[in-house]
Order: sequence, then structure tokens, then C-alpha cells
Amino acid sequence: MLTEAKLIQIRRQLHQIPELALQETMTQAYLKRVIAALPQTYLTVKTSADLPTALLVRVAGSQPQRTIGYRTDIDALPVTEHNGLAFQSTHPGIMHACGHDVHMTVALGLLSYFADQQPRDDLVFFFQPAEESESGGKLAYDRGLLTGKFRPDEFYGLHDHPDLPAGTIGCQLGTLFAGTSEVNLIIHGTSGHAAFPQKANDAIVIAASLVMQLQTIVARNVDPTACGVLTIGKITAGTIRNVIAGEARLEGTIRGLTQDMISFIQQRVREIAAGVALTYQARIDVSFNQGGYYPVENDPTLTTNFIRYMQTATDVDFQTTPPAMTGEDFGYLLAKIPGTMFWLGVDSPGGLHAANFQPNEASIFKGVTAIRGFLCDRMTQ
Ligand SMILES: CC(=O)N[C@@H](CCC[C@H](N)C(=O)O)C(=O)O
Repeated sequence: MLTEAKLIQIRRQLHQIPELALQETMTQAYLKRVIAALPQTYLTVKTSADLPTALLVRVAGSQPQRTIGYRTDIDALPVTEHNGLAFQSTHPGIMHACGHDVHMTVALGLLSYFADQQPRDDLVFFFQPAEESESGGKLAYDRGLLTGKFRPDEFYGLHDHPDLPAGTIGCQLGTLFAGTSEVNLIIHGTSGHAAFPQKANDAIVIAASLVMQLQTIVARNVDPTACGVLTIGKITAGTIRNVIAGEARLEGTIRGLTQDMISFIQQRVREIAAGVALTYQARIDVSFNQGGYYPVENDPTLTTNFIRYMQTATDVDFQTTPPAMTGEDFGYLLAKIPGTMFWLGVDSPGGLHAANFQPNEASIFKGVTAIRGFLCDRMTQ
């Protein structure tokens, strides 16, 4: 089994080569090298031309009653790292700012244990591309990567949590993460000279008004006792200070703990965009993309069992955690295959997606210990 020191070295090396969704070729090659150095007796490795950066590893069990799936995401974010680490990202403008380097390392720690100590049940490790965008989990499922001997009967996966103590496992019954829908708004105005606003239709002014009105959806339309989010994270408009912009593009994300909430916010976005277009005599195109980012619904029976183990194991710290508005395309996989998503505390000074996100590496070995214990316990049932 990979030692704690080796796992930390692996995490740091993965941290240095972050890659965006569906471009994870160096990461996949690195993972393959680590896996090739493990005992191979029980392992079968699978890749697919249908999703080239995905990687699956099956561990043959000794007396299998079921196939247990364990999923980790492998992609990174377009964030410029500000951590001042000796092992910081070597890919300009890209960073493991959501901790997928830690997720992968924990998965490798587990895999290395079971490559050495044959599990009772069959195991399938799924190194999934494109969690942050492009719905890699959905792509893998829809393109048949999780079929035949690689089809789990039940599925587990974690996400790191910056505010939980390092190594603490967090979970709850029911919905753990929100469903999300990407939203794109394109404002078509009329460009012109900055000195003659009366001859143009300024897309930047329209965008400003639109953003402020969109804010009223959560503030004034969503039931305050329910949960909804609408964030516009990117605006693109204009070329130079003395030209009125004829077009503006807004990109954002809608979140809700239920599908109904997501549909409701989408409908209000359409209505407000139509109203703003009328007010300013512009055209506004609205489009949504939910992909596989369904609300993450934990299976009641499997999750009760998971929580029971984590609460009673003497070497695990466990906290019940409320739902979060983060999204996860593991929600799609859990809609197809029952299972449990849970948190691993990493006690970071910076939050998820922040340039100073810096997980405490003590979480890695603690995470491996807790999850390995759970998987071994599950195989006795
Ligand atoms: C854990 C996490 O941060 N996940 C992402 C998932 C993104 C979903 C989609 N691209 C969107 O932006 O709606 C998140 O931002 O929560």
C-alpha cells in the first residue's frame, strides 16, 4: 500500500499539472503510471475512445457479492494560483482549486490497498474527467463506460470540504449537493461612437440593468425558507473605451436543492430577460444547460449504513453536514446507481474555487483510513 509520504508526494505532483475538463491527458498518464506500479494480480485497467481522458480500474474480489464503485474527479479550474507553494501549478491560469488532486490521491491510496489485499467484493475505481463543466460523469454513463464488469451496483464518492477539520467525514441522509444549471444570456444592442449614445443601443448598460434585476429572483421570488442561487460569474462586453458595445455576454449558474427550484429560477430568468429586452429595445438570447448536474441524492439505505460506520469507527471523526449549494455531476450517476456522496474535511484557509485554496494534506491519509475501513465493513454484509 502507498505510504502517507508517498501519497503526499503524489498529491503534490498532481497539483503541479492541473488540466481543464476533457483535456486531462497528462493527469491520466500520471495516474496510469502510478497504477502500473501497483501489484497487478487483481487489476484490470480500462480506457475508452468514447471519453479518452476517463480511466477505470477494476479490482477482482475473492468472493464477490456485488460490485462497489468508487468515483473521483480529475479535472481542474481556470484559476490562477496564489499560494506561494514550492509545488504550485505549473500550468499558467489553471489550478486544482477544488481539491481534485486530493480526491485522486485518496482514490489511489484506496486502490493501492486493495491491489495488495484482495477485496471480498469486486471494486471499480472511476477516475472521471470533467466534473467542473461538461458533465464527465454523464458522458461516461451515457457512452457506456460503466457497463458489464465495470457497472457498479452501488457507488461512493467524496468532495473535500474547506471548513471541516482535516480528515473529518461529513454526510447526511437526503440531498447533499444542489442541482445546477448553467445560464447564458447574450444581449444584442447596437454599437456606436461613445460621443453619440443616442445613435447606439448600449449592451453594457443593458447588461448592468439585467444583472440587477436578476438579483431580485432570489431576493424577492424564491421562498426564503427554500434554497436557490443565481450567480452571474462572467460578463464579456466591449472592445475599447470610446466605442459603445453592441453585444454583451453573461454567463452564470443557477442552483437549487430540487429540480422544481431550478425550473422556477430558469422561468424567472426568461421572463426578466424578455422584460429587459422590451424596455431597452434590444434582443436577449437566453439558454440553459444542466447536463448531469442533478441534485445529489444520497440513497437512504446505503447512506444510513455509511453514516453508521463513520459514526461508530473509533479512528474516524464524523459530522452530520447540511446540504450545500455546490453542484456535482455525481448527482447524475446517483440517479442511475444508488450510493452515497460525502465530504472529506481539508481545513483550507481559502474556500473552494479560490486562488488560495490549500487543503491540509493530513486529510489524505485520514480519508484513506476512514473509507478503506468503510469498504471493508461493507464487504462483510
Ligand atoms: C464541487 C463544485 O464546485 N462543483 C461545481 C460544478 C459546476 C456545475 C456547472 N458547471 C455550473 O456551473 O453550473 C460547482 O460550481 O458547484
